[in-house]
Amino acid sequence: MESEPIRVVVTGAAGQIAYSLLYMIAKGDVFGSEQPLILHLLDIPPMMGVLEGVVMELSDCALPLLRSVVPTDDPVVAFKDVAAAFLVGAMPRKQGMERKDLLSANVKIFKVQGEALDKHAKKDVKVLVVGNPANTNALICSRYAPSIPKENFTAMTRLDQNRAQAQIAAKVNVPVASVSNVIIWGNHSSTQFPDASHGTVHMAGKDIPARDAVGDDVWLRTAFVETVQKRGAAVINARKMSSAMSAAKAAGDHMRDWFNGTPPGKFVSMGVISDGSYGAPKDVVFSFPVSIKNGKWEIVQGLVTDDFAKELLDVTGKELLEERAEAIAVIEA
Ligand SMILES: NC(=O)C1=CN([C@@H]2O[C@H](COP(=O)(O)OP(=O)(O)OC[C@H]3O[C@@H](n4cnc5c(N)ncnc54)[C@H](O)[C@@H]3O)[C@@H](O)[C@H]2O)C=CC1
Ligand SMILES: O=C(O)CCC(=O)C(=O)O
Repeated sequence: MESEPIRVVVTGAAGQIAYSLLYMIAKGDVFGSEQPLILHLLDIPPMMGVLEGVVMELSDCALPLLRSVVPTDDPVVAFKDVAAAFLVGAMPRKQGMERKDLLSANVKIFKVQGEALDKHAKKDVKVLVVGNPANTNALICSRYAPSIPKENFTAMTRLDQNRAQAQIAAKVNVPVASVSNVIIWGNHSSTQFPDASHGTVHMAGKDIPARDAVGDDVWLRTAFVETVQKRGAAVINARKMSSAMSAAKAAGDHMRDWFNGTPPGKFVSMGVISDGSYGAPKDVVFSFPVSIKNGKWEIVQGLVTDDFAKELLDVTGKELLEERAEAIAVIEA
């Protein structure tokens, strides 16, 4: 028997990330090849003409799983009965800006959308915030949606994880799928800590520690960390626009793993509400290694962190506390 369609919303649906993401979702890469979908597309009123073109293209893709498309500039319509929400719509940074410079412009969007999710979405909706500053936007969104569990609001650091695993694969000269369990700790910002010390590389038929495969601890603590921290800015400098194709792919990876789970012994990084694990501040959205089962994530416990890691975890945690205070001030002003 065929499954009932699920409703999935993508905000910022006329923008550049959505242009790649919508196709991936609609063809079944995220929710599976047996799951029919109704796509809700939210953007702001001036973008309705562009959105009409996106709707035409989705129709012209002739995708069997896509049952209907609901384009709108009304958050009430957009969030009605959705089971999954990709909150992409927000201003992207330009050359020379830090992501937190977007805070005052973007955080108000996430208050409004939190309120709309609270009233209109399914109570078990899974929310992925992509719009920057993603961690703090996710926190604010959750605060304004008190009837939905805090665990259902997550921020995207999967692009950083994918970037980190790609750097290691290139260094060791293996396919990227051979690299696992590289962690992104903290904020999706230049203070994030990409940590390969628990990572593995599949070589000669077995998983070996990434540190042994790389064989260069200095590189893992310097060039590797800095390249991943600054990769978003490097793409902006080259493209004059921020990452879009890779961001869409990462958003799909994040939501697919959240719905389908992670294999035994493997973990992924997600910005989730912090319970203070690993000395992170509580009640900020902090990126941790998580394992996922039956649609629920759990922070992987018991990983040993050395002094170098503790120092970097502290820096990124402090930045998240500052962002939280700034966001609350903007919203309450
Ligand atoms: N977490 C991550 O790893 C990444 C986050 N991003 C962030 O994703 C966001 C979107 O990036 P792009 O798609 O490249 O930007 P874009 O400018 O191409 O598209 C953004 C879209 O959002 C729409 N929008 C603005 N306010 C809205 C609102 N209140 N409701 C609904 N839609 C609204 C705009 O009209 C526009 O169509 C940016 O904040 C960017 O910094 C981008 C890449 C990676
Ligand atoms: O760096 C930016 O602000 C652009 C988008 C992004 O968050 C990223 O590429 O990681």
